[in-house]
Amino acid sequence: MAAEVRPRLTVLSGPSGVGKSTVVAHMRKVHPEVWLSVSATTRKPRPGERHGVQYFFVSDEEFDKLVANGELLEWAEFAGNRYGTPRQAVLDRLAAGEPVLLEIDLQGARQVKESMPESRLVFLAPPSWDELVRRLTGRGTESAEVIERRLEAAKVELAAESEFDTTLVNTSVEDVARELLALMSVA
Ligand SMILES: Nc1nc2c(ncn2[C@@H]2O[C@H](COP(=O)(O)OP(=O)(O)O)[C@@H](O)[C@H]2O)c(=O)[nH]1
Ligand SMILES: Nc1ncnc2c1ncn2[C@@H]1O[C@H](COP(=O)(O)OP(=O)(O)O)[C@@H](O)[C@H]1O
Repeated sequence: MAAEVRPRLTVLSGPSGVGKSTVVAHMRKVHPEVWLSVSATTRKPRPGERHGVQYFFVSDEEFDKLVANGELLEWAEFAGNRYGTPRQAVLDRLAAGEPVLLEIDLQGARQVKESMPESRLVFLAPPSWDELVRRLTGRGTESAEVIERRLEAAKVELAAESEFDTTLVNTSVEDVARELLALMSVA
């Protein structure tokens, strides 16, 4: 039997504030055909975020239903909110032979590796801890308390870097976006 050739699922993870969204946005500006899964979350939208674009913003009850109905490929609680990847859209893209990108946290990355071992896990690392703090604080979207929680989570995530297949250091958004596209065989 011929080996099955399945398109790769790429997972991008890294601490809050490292620049995941910025890198993905740049990548999609250059290659709009790259498909990024839109997650469901119980977090409240930040100014400028829109339902169905950055996230599907749902209530706790709606999230419970998604979990109960098996509609999420993976999900996790992160800094007091829940986040999950809608399963069907991902499976549809993979079945169509299109590359798929998930931007999810460490716990989600581990679940995906478990259920889809052929997926590639990419860790986005900051140039330094101080730079991570500067970026997260400088973004200005979270309260001091929320920043503190995210920095606690960041320590755990940075300690798990070796679980990933590849590490990219986010010094230059353009360079990282190019490297990520190459890993996904898009460019
Ligand atoms: N497990 C999991 N994590 C997710 C999902 N969507 C987003 N995340 C992660 O949740 C964390 C918080 O995301 P967000 O509140 O948007 O903050 P930001 O990453 O600082 O912009 C980040 O690590 C995201 O990668 C998802 O569907 N599943
Ligand atoms: N390579 C970079 N150099 C300098 N600042 C960056 C870089 N990448 C992202 N940033 C800035 O860092 C902050 C956090 O980036 P963001 O994409 O929101 O992170 P994440 O999605 O990982 O939480 C933003 O203000 C963004 O403009």
